[in-house]
Amino acid sequence: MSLEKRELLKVDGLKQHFPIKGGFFGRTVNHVKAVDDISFTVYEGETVSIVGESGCGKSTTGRAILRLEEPSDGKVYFEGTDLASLSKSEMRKYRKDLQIIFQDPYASINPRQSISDVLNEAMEIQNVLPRKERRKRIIELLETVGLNGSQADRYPHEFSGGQRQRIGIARALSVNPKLIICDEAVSALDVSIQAQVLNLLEELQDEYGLTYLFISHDLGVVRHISDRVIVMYLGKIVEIGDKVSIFDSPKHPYTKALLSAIPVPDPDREREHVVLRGDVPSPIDPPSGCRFHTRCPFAQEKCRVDVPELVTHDGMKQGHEAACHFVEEIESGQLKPNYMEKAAF
Ligand SMILES: Nc1ncnc2c1ncn2[C@@H]1O[C@H](COP(=O)(O)OP(=O)(O)OP(=O)(O)O)[C@@H](O)[C@H]1O
Repeated sequence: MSLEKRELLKVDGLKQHFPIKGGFFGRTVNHVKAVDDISFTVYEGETVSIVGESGCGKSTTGRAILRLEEPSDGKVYFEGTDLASLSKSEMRKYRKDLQIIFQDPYASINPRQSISDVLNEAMEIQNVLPRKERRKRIIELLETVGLNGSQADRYPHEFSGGQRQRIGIARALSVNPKLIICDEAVSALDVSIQAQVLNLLEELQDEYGLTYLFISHDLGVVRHISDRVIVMYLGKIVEIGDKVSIFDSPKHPYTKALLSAIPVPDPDREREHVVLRGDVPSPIDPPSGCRFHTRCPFAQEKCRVDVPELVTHDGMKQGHEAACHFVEEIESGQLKPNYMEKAAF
């Protein structure tokens, strides 16, 4: 990454509340607060990952950024332009810059189209290259993602899972995007294939200056690919920072708990072990104050009442922020985890 960081994507106060209909008249009786007022910036050329347990709002964030679902509130700026203010036709221009790769590329590829048709269609929709030049580009793209150009006329079912993910990547690349949202893009693949696809994504990033927003529940994958990491819990960001800060000195008890579940790469280093207990509460009626307080072994009365802000506490590096009232007290050992009391919550 260059020293001069350029903001590519800026998410400001994003909310996605899904209405729940009920009763005889099908009125809105409540909302699923899937994403609840989150803000972050992604700089050009970097990989920012969003991690958190299932249901914390990772995919909804990705979809809201792309306006695959209209956000309930907040702004999404891409290169300074508020995407929500664009008309459908203006937004089409930006669709080219913002691409998404899904977990299951098979589900997003028409099984009756050859790979060549899939890539041609993507380019045609975005007006990329005159028709007669596209075939050559398709062959090039397949070679770029490590497939054989001679396979262009084959159908999706003729490829393995890893190869299909490469086709998904080729399709995203075919329109020359600036930002690719990778939504659990390697989660369905075997570990060795995962590594190959991650390496490919890194090579492509270097070659084309791509920026990735990488959505994953897999901390091993996130440690491999990220420059910076966003940790989400129940629709909120609880911690954000560069990869080293998040993995080597996590500050939020939730991040510590998530990391406790994965092995420490260096056995000489100790990491505080925070046990994650109980189930994630419902995003329909999330806990008051700090949303994590019902599962947090450090929770105090203040945590049940006051919503903590995402801030850089004493001793944290610039750009590393945690939304916890008691970072200093936990770090100094003044506040001990109380698993016994936790059980009585
Ligand atoms: N269209 C929808 N209507 C109602 N609720 C939704 C909708 N889409 C998502 N949700 C809910 O919003 C919450 C966040 O879902 P989301 O898929 O963003 O989570 P996630 O962190 O990506 O988890 P996963 O990895 O399991 O997909 C969940 O409680 C989910 O059930």
